[in-house]
Amino acid sequence: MTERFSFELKATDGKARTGVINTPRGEIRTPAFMPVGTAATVKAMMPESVRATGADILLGNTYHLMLRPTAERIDRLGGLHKFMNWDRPILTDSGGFQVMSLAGLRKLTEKGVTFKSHIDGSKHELTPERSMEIQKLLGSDIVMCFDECPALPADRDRIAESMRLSMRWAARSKEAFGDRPGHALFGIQQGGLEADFREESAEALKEIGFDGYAVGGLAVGEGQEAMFGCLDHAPDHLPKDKPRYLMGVGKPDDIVGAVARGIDMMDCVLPSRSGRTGQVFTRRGVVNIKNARHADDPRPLDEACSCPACSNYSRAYLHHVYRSNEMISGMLLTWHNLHYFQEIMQGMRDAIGAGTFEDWQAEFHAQRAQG
Ligand SMILES: CNc1nc2cc3c(cc2[nH]1)N=C(N)NC3
Repeated sequence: MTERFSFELKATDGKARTGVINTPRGEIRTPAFMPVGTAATVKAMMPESVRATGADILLGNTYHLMLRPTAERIDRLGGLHKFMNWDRPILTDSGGFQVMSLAGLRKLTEKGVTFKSHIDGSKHELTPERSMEIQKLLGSDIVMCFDECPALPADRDRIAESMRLSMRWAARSKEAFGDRPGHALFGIQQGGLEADFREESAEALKEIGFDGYAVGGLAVGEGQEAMFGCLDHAPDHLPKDKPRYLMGVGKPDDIVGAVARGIDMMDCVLPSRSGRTGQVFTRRGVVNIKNARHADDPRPLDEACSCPACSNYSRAYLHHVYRSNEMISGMLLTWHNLHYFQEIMQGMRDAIGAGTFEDWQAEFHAQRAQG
């Protein structure tokens, strides 16, 4: 059991990397996909099922948990790991993005942001110091800096101003985080799609010094081409010996393209949210189970998949329980999607390790083209 947080690069293939992040609560194989457990649960999944899909780490949210049930209550009950019965690593987002995307009546100052809860309208404040305090009370293993996420579209001046505020908040986050062996603090690179601002942000974060570096401000509607264009240069300015985490990504082909550009960690609600809306990801593309053409289909979703949904149920059954709005529908489709996303990650880890990532990518895209 390691007391420290460390990142070991095992192999690279082009810009792609594979390695292991060692933490006191277990290792994280990279490239890694983190299922999202926003309100202390990966929706429709038991924690042991999340682990069975191959996940080494999951994500929690400061914003949601501070509002309900509050970080103080979770701390009194033994911390987030005990509370949600997940004893492996947890990364918590810092709240900045969720305040921008969910809260009402936001007021932004140099100090931080005040806002009204989207749940009950109560007033709250988040600052770098309060976000660090909340993430410490939760007991998360990887803490994210408190950053400002600009509403888009935004002009260059607004993007620069927001990025520079986030860099000042990153320094305050580091100061407030203190020295916590076995826990990690990740900085978040900002700068929109502007190459010069991305480089300025990376330099500022390296000056402060973090255990890992996130690429923030993407997957906010810019589209895959613009995101990849930014990823063609943004990670290059980040330290090679630290994990790089792309926040909020994404669809399977987004994930593959991000790993090919040097990203080590990602998170996205897509596989779990889609599992609840009948959207199923397979190696041949997306299947919408609600479509009537599945009503009599005895085949599994994906013949090559070993998940419980594909091993034990027909498309006809999954179509039926989805149409009947039965709980087992969300459970089985979420399990399948998370299993498939982890299968993609394992495939990439193996291919990068073997130096065959180019061929693996070609096969990945060819299978989807067949449909
Ligand atoms: C779904 N897209 C997405 N882009 C993000 C970008 C950020 C984030 C979360 C995101 N999710 N959290 C932050 N603290 N900062 C940047």
